[in-house]
Amino acid sequence: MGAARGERSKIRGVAGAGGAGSIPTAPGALPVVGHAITLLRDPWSFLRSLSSLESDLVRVRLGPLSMVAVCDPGLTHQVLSSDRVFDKGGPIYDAIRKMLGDNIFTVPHDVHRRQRRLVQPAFHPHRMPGYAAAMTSEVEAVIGRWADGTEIDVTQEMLRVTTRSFLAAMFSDSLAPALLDQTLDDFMTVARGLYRQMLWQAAPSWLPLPGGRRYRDARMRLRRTVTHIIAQRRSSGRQYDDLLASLLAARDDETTTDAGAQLNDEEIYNQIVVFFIAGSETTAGALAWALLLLSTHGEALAQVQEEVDRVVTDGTARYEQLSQLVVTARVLTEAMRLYPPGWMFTRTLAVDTELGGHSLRRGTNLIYSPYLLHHLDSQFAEPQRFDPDRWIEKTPKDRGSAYLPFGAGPRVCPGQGFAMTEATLALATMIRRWQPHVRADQPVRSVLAVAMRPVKFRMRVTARTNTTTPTPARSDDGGCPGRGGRDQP
Ligand code: HEM
Repeated sequence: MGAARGERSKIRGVAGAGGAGSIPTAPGALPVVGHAITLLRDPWSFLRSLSSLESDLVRVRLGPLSMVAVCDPGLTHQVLSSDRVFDKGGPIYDAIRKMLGDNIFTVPHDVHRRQRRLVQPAFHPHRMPGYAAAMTSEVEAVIGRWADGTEIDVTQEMLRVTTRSFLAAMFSDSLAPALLDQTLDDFMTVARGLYRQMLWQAAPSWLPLPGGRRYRDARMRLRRTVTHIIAQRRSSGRQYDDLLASLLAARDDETTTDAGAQLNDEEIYNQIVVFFIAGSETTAGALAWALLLLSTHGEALAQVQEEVDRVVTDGTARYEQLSQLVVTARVLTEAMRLYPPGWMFTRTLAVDTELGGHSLRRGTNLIYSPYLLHHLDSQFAEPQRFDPDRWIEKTPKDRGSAYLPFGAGPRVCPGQGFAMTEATLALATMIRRWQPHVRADQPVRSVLAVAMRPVKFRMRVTARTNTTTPTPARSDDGGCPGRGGRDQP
């Protein structure tokens, strides 16, 4: 980015003069609401338009909030690696904390490291085979219900896969079957409530947060269920090998007080809720986009089918086969480039600082957007094109901060391995067993929510047999069927 950055500094002219006023404002701000309506109406075009301003930083106004969007991978790297300076905080995180309590996702830097040390072991690679076993049986259960030749609601089905897999990996068999559906429903209600409250965050703090009875009941029931399971685990001598066991066993050697060296029940509950919210819709979104892209790109589909027919011999992809599922993984990597489930995040400046030649004041709110970075044509040839082969020569690591579906730095997603394991095994199993068909005229739109995912995306599935020679679906270089839907990239 060096040369390009130099040119941009000249455009700004006053870089380094210490004035936040030298940062250009995105065009199209309306009185009072600023860019909020444009962002809500068509977030993807809006984010792409920011990079076309040829400035590393762009000012954006969302109602009363003035924010600075970081449009350069190098500067994004700087922001994400120094969380002491570019901390979590600001109105969105405050709203999540108000609702979910302190948890690893929202806490500021000064208390984050202890939580991270206590949570990280739950995602250690040596734990993945155990989680993968739970995931594969849930994948089998969900796709085993599909009937030959029928239509499925892809997003709902993927959500079913990821939420059920999450509960199985988190609680093993501690959730009685009768309680499982209710608990799943409660988690979903709480997640939806969180999104509503995030949108509400600009309202005055004395206004009661929206929720409603259903939300409050779900929250109370969920807390009771999880607290009960934790109490049972603490009193029984039985050994478990799940996410909850790992959270209960975690000890932080760097914390000197006995109370702080372990997660207490309240902290464990808060982490579990945030894992569910951070991990379920995101992974479901990645899977839904991957299926959508494969069903409209026959050549890529044929390559994945060739791979899974060769590797997945008994019809269900297993953990031991992951290293051979390279084409499947490339498709997911590319789907998350085009449609990163976590599409925009914020940071707040903890101190006055300098970024890209601009002096920024303490309290300034910054935006970083994986979606924006993933569509920079300086980083990706034909960025709108679905091309899994672009990952043959360059791995995600080689792309540095231009490819950040899981964030980076000390706040990088701890669930990355979990999510990739789950998504790769699920996609391989689905493609091994089912042929996807989508109507070319089906309008597909993404929804503006916690995670970017398609809505109302229906797909017909037909059973594949062991010897099926893949029939490539329509192949073109566009993105989705029905391109041009309002919210579509
Ligand atoms: C495809 C799936 C996923 C995507 C795209 C994704 C994306 C991300 C991103 C971009 C961040 C960084 C946010 C920021 O910089 O503010 C993040 C953080 C986080 N993710 Fe994920 N995630 C996924 C799956 C998961 C799963 C499965 C879990 C847990 C089971 C999880 C738990 C978390 C947590 C706890 C954090 C906060 C980490 C911290 O602040 O230390 N994520 N995720």
